[in-house]
Amino acid sequence: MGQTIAQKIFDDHRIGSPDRDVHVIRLDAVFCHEITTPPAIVDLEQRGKDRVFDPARIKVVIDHVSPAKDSKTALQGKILRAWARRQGIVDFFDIGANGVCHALFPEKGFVRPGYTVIMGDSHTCTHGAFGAFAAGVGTTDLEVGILKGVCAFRTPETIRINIAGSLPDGVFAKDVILSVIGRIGVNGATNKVIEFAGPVVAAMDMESRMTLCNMAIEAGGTCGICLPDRTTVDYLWPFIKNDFDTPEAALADYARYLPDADAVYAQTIDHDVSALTPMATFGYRPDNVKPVADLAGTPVDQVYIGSCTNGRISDLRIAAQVLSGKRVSDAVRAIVSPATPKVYNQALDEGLIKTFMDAGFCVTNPTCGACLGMSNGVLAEGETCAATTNRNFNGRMGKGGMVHLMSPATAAATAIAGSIANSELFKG
Ligand SMILES: CC(C)[C@H](C(=O)O)[C@@H](O)C(=O)O
Ligand code: SF4
Repeated sequence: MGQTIAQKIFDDHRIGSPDRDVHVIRLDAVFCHEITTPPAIVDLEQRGKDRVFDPARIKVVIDHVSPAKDSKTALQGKILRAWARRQGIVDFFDIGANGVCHALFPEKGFVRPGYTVIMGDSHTCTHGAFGAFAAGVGTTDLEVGILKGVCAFRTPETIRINIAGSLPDGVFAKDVILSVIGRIGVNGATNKVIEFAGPVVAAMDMESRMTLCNMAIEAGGTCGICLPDRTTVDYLWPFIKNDFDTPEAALADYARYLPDADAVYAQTIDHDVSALTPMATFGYRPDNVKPVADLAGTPVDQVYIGSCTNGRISDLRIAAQVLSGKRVSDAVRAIVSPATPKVYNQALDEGLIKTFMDAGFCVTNPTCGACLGMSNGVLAEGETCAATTNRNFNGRMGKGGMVHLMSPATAAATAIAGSIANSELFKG
């Protein structure tokens, strides 16, 4: 029987199956940040198990609230920092070198096709863009992962979503994933892997694929996975060039993870995007999605561009293109957080930061901060934010606040208009 990509990765990593439906797999990497890892560290310490399975396979960042905003977040950083030093973890990213985990780790080449990765973070699914199985886990699984380098998962039933047609001008990966979630719902992929395939995904760059996979969890998915191809290999080449003679050789090797033509899927969905227009959410669920045109004129108090969904260089480029020579409306305040130091530097070099500042944006250091309503842009009760993030739950960016999710182009256009707006740049 043919296999999906997730089944092939599981076969490659399985070290045991306590029952037919549970698979214990070997982990290629365990990622850690300062919100969810400290409780695991403290618990392991208390149980006399202050060890790690392999310091080279553990990657650590302080990103959620950085620099620390109060004593509690400072303590979280302190525990993580001390642990990374004590365990000899070399890939530890602190102030000055830190960025949003799901943007920083791919940049460092930490994820490869066929890898298995866990992290105590729901958007770990982002890394599936590289043809990896990457899943968010709770504290207990994280502890086992840190200690033994293994994790147990149920059989990865897979939904195949073929993104068909071609993307119209001014419509981006964010609009695609919002339209998918709007179609299948917040439980549409619960406990399943989503395989994103089809010509539109094949034509996407890695950053767009990360945006796509990032929001798999908002449809309940364990992981989103794109098929490794030449685009994947080219992105990773600086990191894998010692492992392969040529990019073609890497491609041939990674091809062993490609799904079989007769792979068995729980569901197959053909999602044609040829007529798609920019999308945004309303209300408090990521599947409350409408065309931006239908929400046009909805007032917002704040615009936020950043996060693991859309804080990468391509996102900043498109937002700056929309903002070029324009000013943010007096009705809103606007904030941009480049997702990593590399993105920040590139944005500086390319003059994007100047464009943002000339338009009236506040530019913050790389951090999650505003995205989860912890720092650098928390909403007041009753306020709304147009954001390029991935979650619009009630109070997500601040108690009593509301979030409209959208692409960077739409967020920039909204900043200029002071209310939800489509970008003029792509009209006609
Ligand atoms: C802090 C962390 C546990 C959380 C997550 O798992 O997603 C955060 O990253 C978020 O986006 O809300
Ligand atoms: S940017 Fe937002 S969604 Fe992404 S990891 Fe940080 S808090 Fe979570």
